[in-house]
Amino acid sequence: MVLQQAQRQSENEAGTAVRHSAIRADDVHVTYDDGTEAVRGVSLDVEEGEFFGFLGPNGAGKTTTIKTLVTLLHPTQGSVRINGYDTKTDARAVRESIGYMAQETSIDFELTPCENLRIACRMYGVPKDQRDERIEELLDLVDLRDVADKRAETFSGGMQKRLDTATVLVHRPPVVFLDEPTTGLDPEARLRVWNYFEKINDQGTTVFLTTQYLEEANELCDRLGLLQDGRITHTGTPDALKSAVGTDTVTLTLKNPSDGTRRRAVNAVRRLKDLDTATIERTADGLTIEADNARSTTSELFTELAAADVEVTDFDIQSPTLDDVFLTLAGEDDSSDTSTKDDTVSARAVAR
Ligand SMILES: Nc1ncnc2c1ncn2[C@@H]1O[C@H](COP(=O)(O)OP(=O)(O)OP(=O)(O)O)[C@@H](O)[C@H]1O
Repeated sequence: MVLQQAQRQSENEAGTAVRHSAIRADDVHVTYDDGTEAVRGVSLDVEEGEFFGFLGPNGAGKTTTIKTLVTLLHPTQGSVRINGYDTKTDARAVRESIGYMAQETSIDFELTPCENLRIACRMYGVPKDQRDERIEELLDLVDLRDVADKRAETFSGGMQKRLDTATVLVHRPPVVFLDEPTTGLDPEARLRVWNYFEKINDQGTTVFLTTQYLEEANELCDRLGLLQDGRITHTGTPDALKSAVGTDTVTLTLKNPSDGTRRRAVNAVRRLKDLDTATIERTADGLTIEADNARSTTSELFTELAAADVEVTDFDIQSPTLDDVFLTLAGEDDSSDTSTKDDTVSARAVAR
């Protein structure tokens, strides 16, 4: 992904690489008619080619934000630019340059994948002479060629999601917004859908994904934004967020955990530059070592311990997970009542 991103960077006159924002939000607020302040000052800068994940508990404002980014809502305050176009003054250009997969499916279950894609081509204005080729290409991409002429109502949830995503790509948009695209899918179906999202990102598409599945965010996303109560509380790579909430803990069981062996082991750990400030505790069986990125120093650690004649009989490494990030940074908040959600309810912020 990084390589492709680099290839997509253009150069300015001085020959310096210039990164372009695919999605840029500045201090966006959205207040619904009933006074609900769903989004309270969101700023975002997602680069071309990035796979960006937007995480947050129920009711945090993810869907409201995504609808604002795709021009279905207008900010009460603040501004959004997508692919350089302002969502308020250039809404049409924005829509032509994006794909948006809402939580609710947009496919017609009575029609086949081919028919659904043909309708999408018409809707998105794909030139007639390019439609057949585009449909063939997408059927291959989402692995639905074998069932291209079967009605979608007979499909599994995963197949329907894949078809749904294909329909938002017919016009080859450079940016795709996916709102909780894998909710309700079984693990196998989810994996296949992930594979497909990775493919479109590898082909250069910027992906903005909201999800409640932390594993999904961890697997797919280059960078994450954590949303809580309508505000982004943290952004960063999955690894950076994980190391922000805790350190790695290495537990060593030593063959002969005498005072002398443990002393030699402590000295061996201290000799490693990355672990020289680690917190080391002597335990009955050996040692525990706590340090940022201790996981990545394991092989050097074992070499150093062997050189010090310390024999390790067992070891375990625990690292923070995105669950820890979520619980620590975003906190648990199931109190928001999302039952009032209604896409047809107009917002004070909605212009149309
Ligand atoms: N049309 C609406 N009118 C009034 N309030 C709304 C409307 N839609 C959403 N809300 C409220 O705005 C807040 C943010 O909702 P939103 O759907 O954006 O959150 P979310 O993070 O996408 O939640 P979920 O994960 O449950 O989809 C919630 O308090 C919700 O109840």
